[in-house]
Amino acid sequence: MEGVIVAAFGRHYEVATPAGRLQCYPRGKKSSFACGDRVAVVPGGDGQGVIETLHPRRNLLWRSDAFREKLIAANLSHILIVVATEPGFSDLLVSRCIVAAESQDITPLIVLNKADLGERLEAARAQLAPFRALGYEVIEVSALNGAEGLMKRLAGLHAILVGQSGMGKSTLTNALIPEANAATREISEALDSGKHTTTFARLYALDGTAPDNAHGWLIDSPGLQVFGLAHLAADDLAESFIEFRPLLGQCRFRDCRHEAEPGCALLAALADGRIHPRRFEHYRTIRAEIAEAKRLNPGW
Ligand SMILES: Nc1nc2c(ncn2[C@@H]2O[C@H](COP(=O)(O)OP(=O)(O)OP(=O)(O)O)[C@@H](O)[C@H]2O)c(=O)[nH]1
Ligand SMILES: [Zn+2]
Repeated sequence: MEGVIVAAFGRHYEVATPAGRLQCYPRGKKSSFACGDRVAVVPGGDGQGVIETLHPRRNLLWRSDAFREKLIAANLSHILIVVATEPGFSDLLVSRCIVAAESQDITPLIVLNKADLGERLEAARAQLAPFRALGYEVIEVSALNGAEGLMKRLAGLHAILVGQSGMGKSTLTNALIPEANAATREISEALDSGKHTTTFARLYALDGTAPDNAHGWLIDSPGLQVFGLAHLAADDLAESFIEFRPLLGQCRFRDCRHEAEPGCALLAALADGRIHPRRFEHYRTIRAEIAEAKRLNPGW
């Protein structure tokens, strides 16, 4: 029976199938799946099942530091990067999410929430201007007033919501998916936390049908304060900055590190404004982190 993984709980998985939801275990010992994975399962009665086959993935979003890696979601078309007019957001985290997306052929969409807070709107727009200039779509919403415009934009997409804590990701999820509201409330009540917190990723069908690949779906993920990219190779990192792409291979030295080398095409582009200084800073920061992770764990 074919299905889609809608939640991953470490050892077991919830799979949406034409026959309903099944709690499934992998056949082998060491296998890991992610929300959005398409699988073949064998139902075993009692609402349980065994995952027999993982169908080929279109892509896989994951994060890593020097010692751990974590699968986040598979088979995505878009990543919705949620930022807000307030509190302040990290544009470095936006670049990180874009790198993760570009390196896996996933389209980033930046969602600027709390657009109703008018006095902060211009500053947030200015902070996003370098991304907009690169052609990344920025959608302004107010989750408090519903999110109809965004809902229309999401039709048919296979997307994941990511963002820092406080950006209004939960409010946005609840506006987009009423079903998610109930789910977070149940969890909050069970944990007696009294707070809506997303603790694991969950996939929701966007049109109220069962999740499958023919229709749109949205994955709500826990806040990503850190989005480690230790698994990326240095070349993949540079390729994931789309404004660098036409320049790569144009430096005088083939092994140019784009630090201070003469004839560096990236530094020339930085000097004459074709590369935004913030973006180059983000590139340097992420590259240093990757180098540090590889130093701590040469196995990477
Ligand atoms: N003015 C305004 N406030 C909003 C909007 N969306 C969310 N908020 C408020 O922002 C605060 C944070 O919202 P949450 O949805 O809890 O934020 P979150 O990003 O899910 O944060 P975590 O649960 O910590 O991950 C809450 O007080 C919301 O009421 C909006 O569109 N406009
Ligand atoms: Zn160079």
